[in-house]
Amino acid sequence: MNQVNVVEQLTAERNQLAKQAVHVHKFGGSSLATAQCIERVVDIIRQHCQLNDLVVVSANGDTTDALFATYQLALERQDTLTSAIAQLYQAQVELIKSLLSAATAERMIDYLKSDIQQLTHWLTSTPEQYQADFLSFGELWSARLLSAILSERVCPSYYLDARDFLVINNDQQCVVDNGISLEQFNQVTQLGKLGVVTGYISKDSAGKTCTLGRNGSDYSATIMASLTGALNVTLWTDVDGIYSADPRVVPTARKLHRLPNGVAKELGRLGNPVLHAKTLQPLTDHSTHLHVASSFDYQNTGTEIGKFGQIAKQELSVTYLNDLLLAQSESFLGQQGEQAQHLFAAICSDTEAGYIVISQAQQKAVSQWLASHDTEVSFTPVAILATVGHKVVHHGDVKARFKRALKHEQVFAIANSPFQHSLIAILPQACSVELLNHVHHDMTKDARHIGLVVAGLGNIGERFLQLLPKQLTQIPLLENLHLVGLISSKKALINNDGIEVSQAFALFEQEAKNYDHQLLMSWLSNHPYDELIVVDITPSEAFSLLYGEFFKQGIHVIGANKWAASSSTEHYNDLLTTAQQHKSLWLGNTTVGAGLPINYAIQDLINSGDQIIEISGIFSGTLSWLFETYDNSVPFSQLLLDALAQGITEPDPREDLSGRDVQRKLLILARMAGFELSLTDIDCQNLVPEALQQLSTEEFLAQAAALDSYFADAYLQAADQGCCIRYIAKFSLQDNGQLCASVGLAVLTENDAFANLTPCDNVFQIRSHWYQDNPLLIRGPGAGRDVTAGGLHSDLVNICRQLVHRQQQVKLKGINTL
Ligand SMILES: NC(=O)C1=CN([C@@H]2O[C@H](COP(=O)(O)OP(=O)(O)OC[C@H]3O[C@@H](n4cnc5c(N)ncnc54)[C@H](OP(=O)(O)O)[C@@H]3O)[C@@H](O)[C@H]2O)C=CC1
Ligand SMILES: N[C@@H](CC=O)C(=O)O
Repeated sequence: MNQVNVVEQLTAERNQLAKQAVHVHKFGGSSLATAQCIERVVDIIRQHCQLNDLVVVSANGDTTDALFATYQLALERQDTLTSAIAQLYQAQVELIKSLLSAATAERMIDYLKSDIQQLTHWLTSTPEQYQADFLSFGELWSARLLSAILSERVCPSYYLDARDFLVINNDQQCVVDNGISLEQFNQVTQLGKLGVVTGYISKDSAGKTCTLGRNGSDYSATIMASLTGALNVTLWTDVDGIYSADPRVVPTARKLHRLPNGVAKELGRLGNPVLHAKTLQPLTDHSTHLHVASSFDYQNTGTEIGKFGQIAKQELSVTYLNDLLLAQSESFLGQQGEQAQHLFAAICSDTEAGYIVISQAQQKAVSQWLASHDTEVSFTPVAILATVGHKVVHHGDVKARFKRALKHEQVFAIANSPFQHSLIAILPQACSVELLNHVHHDMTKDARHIGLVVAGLGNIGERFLQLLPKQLTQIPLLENLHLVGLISSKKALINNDGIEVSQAFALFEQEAKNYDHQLLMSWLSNHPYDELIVVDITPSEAFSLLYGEFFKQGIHVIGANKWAASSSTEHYNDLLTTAQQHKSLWLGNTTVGAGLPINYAIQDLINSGDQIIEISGIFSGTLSWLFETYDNSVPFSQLLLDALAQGITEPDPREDLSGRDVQRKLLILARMAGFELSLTDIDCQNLVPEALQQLSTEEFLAQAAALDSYFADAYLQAADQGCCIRYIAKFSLQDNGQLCASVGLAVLTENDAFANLTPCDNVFQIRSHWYQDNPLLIRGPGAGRDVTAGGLHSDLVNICRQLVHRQQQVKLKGINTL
């Protein structure tokens, strides 16, 4: 058995990486319809279940319908009964034979034969008496078959007929007798095995078989979770989650990754095609989370229903119900109206206006109740269209938006849901697809939630986070951006409910857990956001190697880290292709010139049809600061330590002194300018003496004085000629079409354009077809905490703008019919 899900339950519950799993899994009929479907289910179980989990099953495919049709035949046309029974038998035999070994199949067929004998007897004697028993065979066969397959191929398993323990009160809408059911369950459960339980069926206190009605197996699953205290229930079904509207008719509907319990219940009550009100009933203490996922696409993240923080509470969705009745009577005023609302579990009511909205099936019962109160009633056919979200009745802005969306419609009234989580428009006509799409668009158009993960909390990362709270409040584009992850080399804090930005560091200190790569990747591939942005502010090559995986997951990357953009040509091109294929955005404004707009200038020239011929300049803030400041009055090594303390240098300043950092920047610019080359194509002068090259960073810094004589000599030699030394980068396109690229120390005259910079400034000189004789110059601070963190924020706003723009491009597509 795969134990991937057996994850230690870590103490910091807020940290989503600490999530653990104790699960009830329910597979619906369509997920178990054919041998191929069942194979898929076995795969899911292999990957997602552990021993002592419970699997609840519906009948295979349309077996329940076939059983019901056979039952009808027994009542009406006994002549075709035998062949209908034979078909039931045959369908099961085919599944058994194609999925089990010959020996087990033989045993299963023997059990089946005995069942067929039993049901034939019932159907040919007194079928009415045995309707529920007869219908129970679907789940029984399905559970027995799956358990046998699991025992043969996956792990020890047993099947449980829910009638052996699940007791309900059939007079009270299938209310479970928890005490007796649990006691009896404890007697039949087998530890150390995977139990496969029949959904849909149960017994009453007299032991008589009862069925749990439409979508009864979903209800069985949540009952099992409540009985056993499971923390998670997954409904594996043929849809991949709950959407902000029915996606079959609203093409722009978005998947809701996380739904608060109350909102989910409201959706179930108001016509959501996947959720049913009864399913959520047993989950009263809110510690169990319910997941809806597709068994046909099980790598795809579904919807999780449970207790969540603020972000999930901001989601809005739209649902409708046609074929309802508006019942108006003076008995629906005041307290009596409240009583009626409660008694008939009305969709909505208004005790001041004197109406309730009910289903057509309730008309008779309502009329009878009113007759007993001796009041008149009028019934009018209506439909409802509701916007659903956490406590929306208290949100004036949502109400105003809903009203605006409906302003051209005939609306009888807009009522508050009795459960606070929806605003319900009562329509005198059926809700049309166009109206549904229009209202959905208006209610959800701004509601894409973007998760932000920051990797690297050092010198630059810290400043980036310090700026974040103000950015979030003052930039409207960042309205739906939520900090959800913080990562250093050893620790990680992930919180789907958002990390309070003003306390990011304190929370990281208190709650971060040891970095676990597998858990982090698994979270990243299942994150509950519409978009996720990872900001890489690490100096780590290892972290940069994750970009490909991020892009495959559709995750966007902002990198201050230069490794990926200056990696081998093959790797770099692969990254670009993967990002493009998965519509992932990759920005790295700060990799060259920190916050300077050098990247924008190059991209603009290229996009406008110009061709770049040469770029040269001073690309290192560190080396600029050092050489502009150094006059041989203080040792060079002392200045280097100063630069390190100011946060200008790389974490290991040898990256700067060796020329590697400049070499990477030149490569990045050349690629941006449309040239294909690699680091080895760029000559690089290393200014670190060999003796210092192999030391640890600490050892190097301790011995940095060994640099001093070399730089003193170089300075004095240049000064003798009235010149200065600067570290210059340059690539230029030769007449033969070759690119010539190098980085190294140069002796410049004092009036050279690269000689008189403010310490730490970068200068970029671009020659292109349009800027040939008089080159384009970009100059300014090219390193440091503020400008780099600022450049990263510029990338963040840029990505969010592109994502918003992308969303606006989603037009209402061909609309189907309801
Ligand atoms: N200084 C500047 O002006 C500029 C810097 N940059 C780039 O910014 C990046 C960060 O620089 P700086 O802030 O000075 O570096 P620091 O050394 O100060 O901080 C690095 C951070 O990255 C974390 N880290 C290291 N490896 C990993 C890993 N594998 N996974 C997750 N986190 C990791 C470190 O964690 P821990 O604390 O556990 O070690 C630390 O939090 C570098 O790539 C640099 O080139 C870009 C433009 C300008
Ligand atoms: N060390 C680098 C920092 C920015 O990339 C520099 O000095 O330019």
